[in-house]
Amino acid sequence: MPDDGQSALDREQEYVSTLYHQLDSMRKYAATRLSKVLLETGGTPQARSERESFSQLYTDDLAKYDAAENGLCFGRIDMSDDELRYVGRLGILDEANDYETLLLDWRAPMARPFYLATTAMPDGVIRRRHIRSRSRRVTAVNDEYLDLDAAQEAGRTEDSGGVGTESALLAALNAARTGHMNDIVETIQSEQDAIIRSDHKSVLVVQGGPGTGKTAVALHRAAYLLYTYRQQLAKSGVLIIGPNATFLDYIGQVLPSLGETGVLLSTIGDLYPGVRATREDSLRAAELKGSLTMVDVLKNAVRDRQLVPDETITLRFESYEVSLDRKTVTRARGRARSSRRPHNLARPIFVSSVIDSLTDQIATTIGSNVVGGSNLLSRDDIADIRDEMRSDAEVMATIGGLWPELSPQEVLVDLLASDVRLSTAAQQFAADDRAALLTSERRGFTPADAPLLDELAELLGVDDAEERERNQRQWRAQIADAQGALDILTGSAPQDLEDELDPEILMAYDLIDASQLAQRQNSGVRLTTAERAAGDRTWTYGHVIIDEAQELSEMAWRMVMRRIPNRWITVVGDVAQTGDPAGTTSWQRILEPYVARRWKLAELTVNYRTPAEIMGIAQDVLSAIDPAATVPRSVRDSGVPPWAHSVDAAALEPIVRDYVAAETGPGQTAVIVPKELSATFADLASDSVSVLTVREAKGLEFDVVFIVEPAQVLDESPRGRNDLYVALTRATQRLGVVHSRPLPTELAGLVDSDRNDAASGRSIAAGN
Ligand SMILES: Nc1ncnc2c1ncn2[C@@H]1O[C@H](COP(=O)(O)OP(=O)(O)OP(=O)(O)O)[C@@H](O)[C@H]1O
Repeated sequence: MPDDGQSALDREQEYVSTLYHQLDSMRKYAATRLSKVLLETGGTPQARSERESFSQLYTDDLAKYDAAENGLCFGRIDMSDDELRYVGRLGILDEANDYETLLLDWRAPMARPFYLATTAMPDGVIRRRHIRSRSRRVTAVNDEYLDLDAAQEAGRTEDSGGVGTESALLAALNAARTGHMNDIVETIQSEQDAIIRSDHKSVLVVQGGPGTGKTAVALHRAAYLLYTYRQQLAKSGVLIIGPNATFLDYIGQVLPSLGETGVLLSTIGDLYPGVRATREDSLRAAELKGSLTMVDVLKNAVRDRQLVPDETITLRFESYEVSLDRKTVTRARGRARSSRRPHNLARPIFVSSVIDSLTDQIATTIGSNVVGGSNLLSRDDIADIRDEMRSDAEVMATIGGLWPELSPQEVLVDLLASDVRLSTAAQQFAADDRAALLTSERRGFTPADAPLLDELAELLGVDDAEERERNQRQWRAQIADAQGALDILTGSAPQDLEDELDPEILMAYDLIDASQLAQRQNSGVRLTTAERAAGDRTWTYGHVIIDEAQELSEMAWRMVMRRIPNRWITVVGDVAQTGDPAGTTSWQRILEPYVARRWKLAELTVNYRTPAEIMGIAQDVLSAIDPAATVPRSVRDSGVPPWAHSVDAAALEPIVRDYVAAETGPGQTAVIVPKELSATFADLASDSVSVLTVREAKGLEFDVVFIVEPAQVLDESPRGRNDLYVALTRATQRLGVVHSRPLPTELAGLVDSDRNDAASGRSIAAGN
């Protein structure tokens, strides 16, 4: 299609309008179908369940169309064979025109050259065009020639017509932040694309410095995998783990904006069903709780609940006395333990063994043959005694107390609230450490408790024999009902059909049997995969993505690995940013127990967030952490050097307030403070200002960042330098440091600011 006199902008507007027209028709079709399905009532169980599937399908379609409304089409590639490919947020086919592709989903293989083609390797692309739009109006087009000669030959070098000179990437990077992360489908870079579309089916570790797009890549990978392996992943689901609730909120809109809603986002603290982390541990307690030693501590804690009485217990059973002595209980305990079943599942073995011993005692008393010879009671008599004993509340309560049925919550709470329990179960820890674990609080859990509860759930097991029996009874009844429904259908089949015509006409009962029908009715309780997964501790996901993975403790890794036995995991993080003392500084060390060396490393090397001036300072801090490490290369500079302002202790607070008040432009400001000062500045928070500790700021970004009292940030944690590194790398435009204590030597490169009035502070902050 050679270009005519029309400007590129006008032509793209015309094309994009056609696409929106198609989108509107698709939306209208889905909306009409949906309302029709919703209006239908009654019918067979099969018809009902089909209706539900359709209503879900149309609802999902509508959500997908809404998500694609903004920036529906953002690019085009002109191929050397004259083919034009438009790339956008979803695929659109022209039904009226032999299903010709009008728009390619960005995840489709045919769209890939849009992201990968370079002048060195054009991959058949002669021109790449970025199309920018606001609402449905095309505002700019931006061309890149990958093969200029071929483009000229094909008449594809027209003036793109009123385009901003800034590339699509720089425009995205320089835009003021909104407080929520945006998707990057329009400008995915080739090293990122390779990770997003990696077909590696085991653990893929994405290591990259701050701002290299790890989070963005992780989210786009989730969308890509759901698109490519839809069948497989729709049922099992995808789990994304992030460091804290603020972070999940920050990234929460990205997947819906890509039309994907079936992903579960969770922190480690909230991954154990039914428990929300509401308290915080001291750094030391979190470190201890995260260490592998806890596996043994918890084992001990469970064993300590399997009791042997100090003295013989005498029990009354009907008119007899029986005694429960240490030997009997020890033997029963030995049997139950050697079954190697989890505590609650081994419990029936313990109880049976004790009951057998007590039954023997009674049988010996009442059945003894005074003239010698064998016991006078028959096997049936003895079985009766055993059954009666099992229904004796007092006997059962006493036996049960020695090997109680336990929940993870009660074992953990009891352990952490008791000096005595800790000193027997956690002998591996020094007395100081045990004291750090001890808490008087019996309500609420901390994030580090969730992996412990999960571990305990494994050690305890759930005795669900009764529930299973109940479910099976219910299932059998459901099948019987379904069979009834099918029988009615069979009975009401037209009787006047000629026999030989029958095979031509398929009836419901030809297609489905009772168990399939019952299954469909079962799935009538419409929970999304993500909702079902969230409520089920033993759910295994199809894929798991862990962001800020360096923060996970060894215990947290165990919990996550239980949820992904196929080990298809994307691990995303930066071992130089580890702030949690229980976190990791080596991917190999943490992954070895699960996949040995079978994991693949992918690295991201370009920083899209932080300007070069700020990364210069971050480099000094990183060198102090690891002299061999280098920060990722920044794609842009801001022209504003980061600064430090030294003030008297008394002036610290008012000056910080002045700086923040002077930030009146668009975008987001963060005040990153040592934990101890959070309360002092908390009231500064507003829609455009966040007051955060480093831990809370992890993974986030802001146009302007003020760091308050960095020396204290350093002091507050054994990983203080890593924290400082994280704090420094949050800004997309400007950074200032306000301090009353001496500036840490790592920050000596900051430009000194001795001006201390708010107005001049602003002029420095704005770089004037
Ligand atoms: N290809 C891209 N196009 C546009 N923006 C991008 C691109 N890659 C990354 N960005 C932007 O760069 C910023 C940093 O990305 P992201 O938060 O994913 O980095 P990160 O590696 O997770 O950082 P950190 O380790 O500090 O948490 C985000 O605003 C992201 O949208």
